[in-house]
Amino acid sequence: MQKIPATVVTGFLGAGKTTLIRNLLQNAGGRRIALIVNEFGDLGFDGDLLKGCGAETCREEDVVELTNGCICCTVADDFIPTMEKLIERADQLDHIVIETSGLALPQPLVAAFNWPEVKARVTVDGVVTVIDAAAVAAGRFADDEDRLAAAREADASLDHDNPLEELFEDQIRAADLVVLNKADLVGTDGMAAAREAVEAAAGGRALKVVPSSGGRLAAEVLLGIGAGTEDLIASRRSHHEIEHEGGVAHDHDDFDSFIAEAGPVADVAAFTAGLRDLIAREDVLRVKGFAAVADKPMRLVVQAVGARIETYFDRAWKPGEARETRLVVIGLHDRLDGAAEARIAAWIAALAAGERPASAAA
Ligand SMILES: Nc1nc2c(ncn2[C@@H]2O[C@H](COP(=O)(O)OP(=O)(O)OP(=O)(O)O)[C@@H](O)[C@H]2O)c(=O)[nH]1
Repeated sequence: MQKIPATVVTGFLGAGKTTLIRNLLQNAGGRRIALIVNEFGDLGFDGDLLKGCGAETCREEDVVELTNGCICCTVADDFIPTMEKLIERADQLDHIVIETSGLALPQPLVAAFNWPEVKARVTVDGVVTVIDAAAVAAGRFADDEDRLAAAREADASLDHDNPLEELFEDQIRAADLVVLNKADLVGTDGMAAAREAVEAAAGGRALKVVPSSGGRLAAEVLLGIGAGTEDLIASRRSHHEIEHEGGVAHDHDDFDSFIAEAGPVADVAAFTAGLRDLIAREDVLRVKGFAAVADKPMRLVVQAVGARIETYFDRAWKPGEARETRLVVIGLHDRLDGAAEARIAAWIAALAAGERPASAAA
């Protein structure tokens, strides 16, 4: 019996996974695609954006959202049962696409395709890792070696455990195809630097690397790789698997998230400028969500990847829909403690109201 091909789309926070999948769904070439969306920070934001993509392949029933944690940790509870339901619809499907959260380790997820109830009916056509070429070219994922050496001088016990760098490497190690996205934001040198960083992270394994802007790649590039990655993933181990030969379950204690709520945004430009300052000052990794704007009937999408912010109106608020501002804030655990969360939440609420909070961050 023909197995259903499944493509795992992974990549760090804000690299452009949802954008790439949205583009794929809108140019699916008649393929019947079922989508599983998992995100960190359970706002259901990505799924909402994809359901609204307008193409007939973005029907509500074709999008399954897993929002009770990272898919690589909730494999048994969430992922396997979801796959079993999709397998029941095998005759109505040509492809399954899985968008992992930006903090997911692809290895455990791909290994789950070896579960008997899945392996018999589904194969991993390919793992596509989306990279923010601008962030990589700017050195966002690599420690500044000099700074690190100096820090080590000062504190020999420094545990060089850079979660961003490890996750970046793990997501590349799992890849069959790497998409160097946001090519529009980097020049030739930046793209060369990003490609070099990807090749270094790949640890010598030859990788197919393609550039893109806005995730605009033909479906034929992303689908039909035919890798059978579930049979290869054991040789693409993550840092965690190597460090914990005993198979200690990994967790995401390096990152945290919370949802900031606010009233209607009084002035979008001022709100965006204040949010940019806040993100830089508090070293927030990602902010995304929807906002209400005073006296506007449309919903405002707020997308921040580091301090790069984009806002746009995507659709009218539905009758009876609560017009609220809810943004998921994601950062490193040691930066996003309780006091920081309270500070950031207060700032976002004040910025929405058009005020500048009295107390600056500590
Ligand atoms: N300039 C530029 N912006 C992009 C590109 N691709 C995505 N973006 C923007 O980057 C932001 C994040 O894009 P998403 O597609 O939501 O990224 P994601 O990887 O799904 O994010 P998470 O699910 O939070 O990990 C959005 O503001 C996008 O519009 C690109 O190629 N160029």
